[in-house]
Amino acid sequence: MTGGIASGKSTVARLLEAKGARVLDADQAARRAVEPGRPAWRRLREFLSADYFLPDSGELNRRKLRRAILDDPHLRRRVNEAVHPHVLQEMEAEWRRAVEADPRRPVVFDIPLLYETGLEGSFDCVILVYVPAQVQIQRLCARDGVSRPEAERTLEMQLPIEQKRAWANLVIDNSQDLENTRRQVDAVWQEIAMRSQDKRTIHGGQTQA
Ligand SMILES: CC(C)(COP(=O)(O)OP(=O)(O)OC[C@H]1O[C@@H](n2cnc3c(N)ncnc32)[C@H](O)[C@@H]1O)[C@@H](O)C(=O)NCCC(=O)NCCS
Ligand SMILES: Nc1ncnc2c1ncn2[C@@H]1O[C@H](COP(=O)(O)OP(=O)(O)OP(=O)(O)O)[C@@H](O)[C@H]1O
Repeated sequence: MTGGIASGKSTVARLLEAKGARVLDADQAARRAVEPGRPAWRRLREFLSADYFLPDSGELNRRKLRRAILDDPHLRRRVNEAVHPHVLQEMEAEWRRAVEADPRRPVVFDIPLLYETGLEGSFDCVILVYVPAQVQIQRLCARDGVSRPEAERTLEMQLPIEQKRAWANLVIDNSQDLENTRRQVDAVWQEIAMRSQDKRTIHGGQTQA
């Protein structure tokens, strides 16, 4: 599952979990990967100055880094190179634990940068949580208290959501009210359940979306 920033991935993830899916969240995996002392944190310390880390805990100053990568694509690339490999390792390990715990339970990976990192081919199907860019901006400003220009620059860090809509297998349009989204999640869940069944029939394996 992917989307754009503030398109509603976490909102849809909660609805899919309520249907029985195991959802693995790349943002949470990235948060764990940069905890003080972890390999990705050490990589960041190699090129980020001390003021990017909180003095007492050594934790990443997320707000400061988020602002910095907005305007500096070179820095964003270095941060991505330092963090993404460890996010993938974290998610792979989480996926194996999920499959061991319950091989029949569909697993959904919530990956904001799925297309930006070229990972879409690793999954049985791609679900896009879609809202028009203007709705992304409006919700991002409301949720994070960022200015409209900052929200617009944040969207520019990602591929256009209309492009992702053309590529995705399944689209959940989250631009209306939650009830409307919930109905679409019900339909997508049927599709996931069917694909899981087909996959088990053909390979007796585990489905991931
Ligand atoms: C920049 C950081 C510190 C900002 O932390 P913060 O808590 O404010 O935001 P959070 O991590 O919840 O991310 C919110 C959203 O920002 C967008 N975003 C985050 N990092 C990036 C990036 N490198 N490129 C484009 N968009 C990004 C995504 O849509 C994400 O869902 C953090 O996002 C980070 O460490 N990013 C680099 C790792 C990464 O690429 N994470 C995305 C996982 S796919
Ligand atoms: N259908 C909806 N109607 C109105 N507001 C919504 C709807 N869906 C989500 N929101 C709100 O929009 C904001 C973004 O939603 P959410 O946090 O789920 O997006 P996200 O894609 O997970 O964000 P991020 O990319 O930052 O992880 C939140 O404040 C959420 O409460």
